[in-house]
Amino acid sequence: MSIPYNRVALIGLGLIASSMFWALKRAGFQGQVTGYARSQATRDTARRLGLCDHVYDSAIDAVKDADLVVLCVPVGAMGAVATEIAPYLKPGCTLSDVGSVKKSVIEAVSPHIPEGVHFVPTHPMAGTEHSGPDSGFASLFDNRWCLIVPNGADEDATRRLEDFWHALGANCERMEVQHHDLVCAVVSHIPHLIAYTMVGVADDLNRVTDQEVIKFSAAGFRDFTRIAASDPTMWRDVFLTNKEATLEILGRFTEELFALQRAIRTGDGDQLFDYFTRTRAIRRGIIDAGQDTDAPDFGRGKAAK
Ligand SMILES: NC(=O)C1=CN([C@@H]2O[C@H](COP(=O)(O)OP(=O)(O)OC[C@H]3O[C@@H](n4cnc5c(N)ncnc54)[C@H](O)[C@@H]3O)[C@@H](O)[C@H]2O)C=CC1
Ligand SMILES: O=C(O)C(=O)Cc1ccc(O)cc1
Repeated sequence: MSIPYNRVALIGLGLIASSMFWALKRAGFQGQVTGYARSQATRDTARRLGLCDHVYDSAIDAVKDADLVVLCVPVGAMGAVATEIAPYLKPGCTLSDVGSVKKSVIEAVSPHIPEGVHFVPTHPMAGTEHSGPDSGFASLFDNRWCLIVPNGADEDATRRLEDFWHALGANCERMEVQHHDLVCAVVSHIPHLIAYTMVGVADDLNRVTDQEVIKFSAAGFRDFTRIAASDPTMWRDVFLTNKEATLEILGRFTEELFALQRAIRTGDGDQLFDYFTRTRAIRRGIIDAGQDTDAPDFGRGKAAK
């Protein structure tokens, strides 16, 4: 799979940028990858790891002559970074970002884009609870979706960016801005908030660090603690910038929670049973459609029911 750029600049050298770099290397990318991160410590670590062909001390130097510039900073920082680099972008280049929220990033970045530069926002639906330049790995995007939100961008530039993500191992799907933010509120943002809350509740009872809690917890609570270990800056920004969609889904979530709470209080076993039956069918549908590549098959083969 050929990569349609000669020079790629990654701004913000954390989990996503470092994974992109290693995936580019794995894909045999022959061009140059430049990088920039705000802190000296991150730049030093990146240099020590051999992350990027050249790490610059200024974002402006990193983006000069780049054919593709990808903003890999927390969503709340996208606007400021775009403002700084915009005058130095090469005419005809593509500017992209990997932020978890799209409407606010588009609003913050678009006004600064010079004529002739193509802004094509993206969002790889892949990550871990780890952050920083040493957390990345080449296979992070393999068989994961990368959502492309062209928002009226040039078709050729959009196709080139899709080829780029395919080379990194991802599948691409185009999405409209508002729809993206609502879908991500459902599948990613509110699940993270629930995990943060559940671990907080257990901590309020002084039980999280209690050996018994971890020792006897089934995978569910352990997964909550994994998710709740995600980067606080990144997730603060997600909720501040995807306010409308996350509040909408949170409203629906609390309504359902109150309904289940009532069913428990009144002893309405039928309601609980019916609810859990419906949700179990959803999970089975995901597995049957081959959409959960992480699901254990217990030796039955992924296609087995
Ligand atoms: N972590 C995840 O699982 C996923 C994250 N994303 C999105 O990707 C973006 C990057 O996330 P990660 O790589 O996980 O974060 P990270 O915390 O690992 O890395 C962020 C990098 O940006 C740098 N940075 C922060 N503010 C900056 C600024 N003002 N100027 C320049 N550099 C700055 C940090 O020093 C760090 O090097 C975020 O917008 C996030 O929403 C998207 C998909 C998955
Ligand atoms: O680690 C997990 O479980 C994730 O959900 C990763 C993730 C985090 C943020 C995104 O915008 C997309 C994917």
